[in-house]
Amino acid sequence: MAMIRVENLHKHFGGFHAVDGATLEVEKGSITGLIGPNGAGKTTLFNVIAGVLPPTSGQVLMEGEDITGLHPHALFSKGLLRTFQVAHEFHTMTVRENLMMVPPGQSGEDLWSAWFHPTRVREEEHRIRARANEVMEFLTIDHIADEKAGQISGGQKKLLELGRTMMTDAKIVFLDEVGAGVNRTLLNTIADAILRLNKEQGYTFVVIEHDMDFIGRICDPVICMAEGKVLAQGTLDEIKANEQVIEAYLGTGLKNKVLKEEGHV
Ligand SMILES: Nc1ncnc2c1ncn2[C@@H]1O[C@H](COP(=O)(O)OP(=O)(O)OP(=O)(O)O)[C@@H](O)[C@H]1O
Repeated sequence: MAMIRVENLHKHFGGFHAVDGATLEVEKGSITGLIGPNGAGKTTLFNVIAGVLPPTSGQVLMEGEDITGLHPHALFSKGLLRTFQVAHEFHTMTVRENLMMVPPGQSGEDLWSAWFHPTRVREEEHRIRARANEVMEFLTIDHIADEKAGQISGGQKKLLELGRTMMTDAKIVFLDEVGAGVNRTLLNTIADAILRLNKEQGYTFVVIEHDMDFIGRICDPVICMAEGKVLAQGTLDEIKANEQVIEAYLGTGLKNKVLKEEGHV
């Protein structure tokens, strides 16, 4: 059974159909790439799946269970996460603190526990700190543990976003443009981290990215969207050779030129 099944999903903004009848499946254990030209509806699709936006119509199933329109918190407890940029209010906290505040239900947050079960609170904080250290080591950001999140580079922020998902019991993680504005070296670190999380810890990923080298390196399968619909699914090579995909990216005139150059016609 598919980890995620999206069935005939629509999201309209007024009369504009940002997602226009998208149907797709994400297999458990896969790193699925989601590509498509600007405005294809990829981020909107993510937001609907992750409960950030209500759908106009259609269904989202997680391992067969209808999760359509559930609040992000409810999805979080089911292990479905969508990463977001580190919010402004967390910029003055250190990288370690940003990681340590993620796990839900910390008893330290609860005044009752802090007064009456101080040992339990200390033990839990110790456990969370140890996990944060492990995560930073895994992502090779342990050297910036005590830096303020607002002062680290764009690529390091992306690693921190990924790190925040590792503080939870995530099963499936939706990553939106992890590579945007990130230098090549850090992009490789991010790719390695995603591959290892997938192989060693069984995370399923869905990744939106415009960098095709990055997609080609880590994603199989790749799904291409355009104008709110799914155009094609396959390996990146299959997708690149798909006429509808080329047309969506380039328009009809350029499509014929590219197909000719690549020897498809
Ligand atoms: N809140 C909104 N209100 C109105 N239109 C919106 C809203 N959010 C997105 N759109 C429109 O929906 C379309 C799809 O946007 P979306 O961001 O989902 O595309 P995308 O495939 O992620 O594009 P990109 O690759 O450029 O990020 C765009 O034309 C966008 O302007």
